[in-house]
Amino acid sequence: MSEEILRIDGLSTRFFTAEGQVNAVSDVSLTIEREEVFGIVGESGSGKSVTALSLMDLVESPGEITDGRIEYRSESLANSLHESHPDAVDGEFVDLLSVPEEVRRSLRGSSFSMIFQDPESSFNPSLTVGEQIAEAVEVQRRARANPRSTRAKTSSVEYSLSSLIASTVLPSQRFITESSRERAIELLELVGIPDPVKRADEYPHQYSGGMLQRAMIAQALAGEPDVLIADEPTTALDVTIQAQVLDILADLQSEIGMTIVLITHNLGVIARMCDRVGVMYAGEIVERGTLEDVFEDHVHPYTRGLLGSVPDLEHVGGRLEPIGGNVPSLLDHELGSGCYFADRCPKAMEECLEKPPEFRAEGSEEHVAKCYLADHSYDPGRALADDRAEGSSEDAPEEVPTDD
Ligand SMILES: Nc1ncnc2c1ncn2[C@@H]1O[C@H](COP(=O)(O)OP(=O)(O)OP(=O)(O)O)[C@@H](O)[C@H]1O
Ligand code: NI
Repeated sequence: MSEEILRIDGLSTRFFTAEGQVNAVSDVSLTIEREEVFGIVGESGSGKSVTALSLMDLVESPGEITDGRIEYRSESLANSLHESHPDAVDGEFVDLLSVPEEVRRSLRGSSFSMIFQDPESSFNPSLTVGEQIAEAVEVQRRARANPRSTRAKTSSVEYSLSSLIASTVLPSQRFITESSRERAIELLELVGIPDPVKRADEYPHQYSGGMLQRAMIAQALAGEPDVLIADEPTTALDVTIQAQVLDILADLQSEIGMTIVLITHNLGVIARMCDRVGVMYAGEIVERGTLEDVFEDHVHPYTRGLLGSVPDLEHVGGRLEPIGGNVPSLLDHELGSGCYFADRCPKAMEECLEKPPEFRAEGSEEHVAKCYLADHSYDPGRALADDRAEGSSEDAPEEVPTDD
């Protein structure tokens, strides 16, 4: 029986830049189930990383989450907030966007953890890897208000605001205890670092790229997070090492029941690792469903374009086929009011000048697509003329014929 751990509803994140408002993430809705691997795939610039950063509450100025709910299932958190923030609590779920920032911050590391493409950025070059992982263990141990509980999220701990604030103060080395050091060594072993006792005393520059990537995973696991968000975790690695790092993630998923949100532009990685997948384009999830839905029963021409010549799930190569045309500018004043893919779409019809809602699609119950083709089949008689994309973005869709 699967259980939802995250419900994301109508999430929008914008950057307010000198050039204008960048709609990096627009109205994203999806659910993540406990112990699944949920994949997010899309071309460069489609909003995958900003979605991940939004979930972690790591969007920085001039960026801002402008809309939506991010509901996280945690009975203890819900209990501790239902009096002070009744609007944020819905049963066992807490809307992280309606609680004080200190609460969100306290969840970082202990409930949500993130690993990045570039492990160097996660380590301080002047401290040993072991020290830094031990620090992460220590921070998370301190963050737990009740010292008797090893996993705050599974007990009904009261989250006191002062302890949350205290826990976000950076630790200094002198707080590292023998037990957190031992835990760091265990974590290094868990991610397959040979001779972890010795390697714990080495500095980041003494690690190879693949080893440092593993160490970053170990660091992310220090707080026993419920959800691990992995943003292109293997892109910078060579192919054999990539496979090893993916194996480690897959083992963690099956052995400790980790929930993983895996961001990649590699369809082979998606096919190998994920249970369900969301396809992103221009800041939106344009199609989502199980692996089979997306690989074999896709309806969105963008998904088809990404899959390129891939015949089926068994023959997924590593590479995305380039799709003709360019990712649109995400500047609000340049985005048209129709389907953002229409000017690259081989099956664009007149109705596509108006933004498609999310339609249910054939396949599993969860299969949805923001595309009229999920609702009715292609009619060449309504094909958009080929010169439609000329110029930049005239707001033309006013006289869309609505034929219902
Ligand atoms: N700090 C920022 N300021 C302005 N715009 C930003 C900022 N960060 C991201 N964006 C914009 O948000 C959009 C989505 O970017 P994002 O990094 O999420 O894409 P992505 O799908 O992760 O791409 P990639 O595969 O290249 O990592 C892009 O148009 C990007 O230019
Ligand atoms: Ni990215």
